[in-house]
Amino acid sequence: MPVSSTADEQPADDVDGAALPVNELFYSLQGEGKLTGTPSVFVRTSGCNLRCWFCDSYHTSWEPTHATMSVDDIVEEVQSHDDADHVVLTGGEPLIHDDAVTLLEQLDDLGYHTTVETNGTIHRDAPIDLASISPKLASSTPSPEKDPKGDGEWADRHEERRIDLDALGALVDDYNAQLKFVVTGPDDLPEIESLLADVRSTAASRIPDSDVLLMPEGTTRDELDARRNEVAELAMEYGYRYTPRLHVDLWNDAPET
Ligand SMILES: C[S@@+](CC[C@H](N)C(=O)[O-])C[C@H]1O[C@@H](n2cnc3c(N)ncnc32)[C@H](O)[C@@H]1O
Ligand SMILES: Nc1nc2[nH]cc(C(=O)O)c2c(=O)[nH]1
Ligand code: SF4
Ligand SMILES: [Mg+2]
Repeated sequence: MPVSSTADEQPADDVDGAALPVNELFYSLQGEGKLTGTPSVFVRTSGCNLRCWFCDSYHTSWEPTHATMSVDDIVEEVQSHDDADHVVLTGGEPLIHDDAVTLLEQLDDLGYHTTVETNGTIHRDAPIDLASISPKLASSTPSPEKDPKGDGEWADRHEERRIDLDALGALVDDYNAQLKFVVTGPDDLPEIESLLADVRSTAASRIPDSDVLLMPEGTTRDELDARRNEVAELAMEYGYRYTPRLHVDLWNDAPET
């Protein structure tokens, strides 16, 4: 996928009609969550309203790059992967873009199963078969010591924006959902428990522990080797589900995987 210009929270603007800033579009196996192992086409939009220090998609958040693609062209490229019937819309934060809804509607009309990978701060009405929600914990905040780019300039904005209980409750109520937490260590668990209690009291629908997934933080095999067992044991201790990062196990940190 060629990249040409920058996108932060701006809509795509140089193509007529419905369009999105696309950072990459590729065919792979779903590497995370309940559908792990499912052949899927990934559409990765650029631009995010948060700045996790560990973001594994740096060129959609900290230094966003994209090519603007019409929704029609995106759909055509999705369809070129003949064997896929699952599409994963991710980012960046895909739901910052109005035309994410247009894309999801067209994919749904064509019979695709749609997963949206979202940080859970934005709710939109769209045909989403699986809302894969990854609420961001305090351990994601880019403090000056952890900032991959600057000196903590994003920390306050990230902290203010990272949890929106109304958006989380609406996503859980409106869609088949999974809550997928990036876990850096045992200190994250009290916050997960308390956030889950808050979402459970906000949402009308029941959230079983089997829809709560713990995913080890790490963008490389070496980082996951160092963390996955501890996170797996936390999943057993708390009764939540563990999810691997299968694409990292298979392909390490290669792009378009
Ligand atoms: C790049 S994000 C894009 C979607 C959305 N912005 C979000 O954060 O959910 C895709 C997935 O990767 C996860 N992720 C990002 N960086 C990670 C890391 N260093 N280790 C583990 N998971 C990570 C996110 O939590 C999310 O589940
Ligand atoms: N294979 C693969 N599976 C994924 N599941 C969620 C991903 C994402 O970046 O949102 C992702 C990804 O980047 N690659
Ligand atoms: S919310 Fe998602 S895309 Fe945005 S910075 Fe965090 S991990 Fe990256
Ligand atoms: Mg990814």
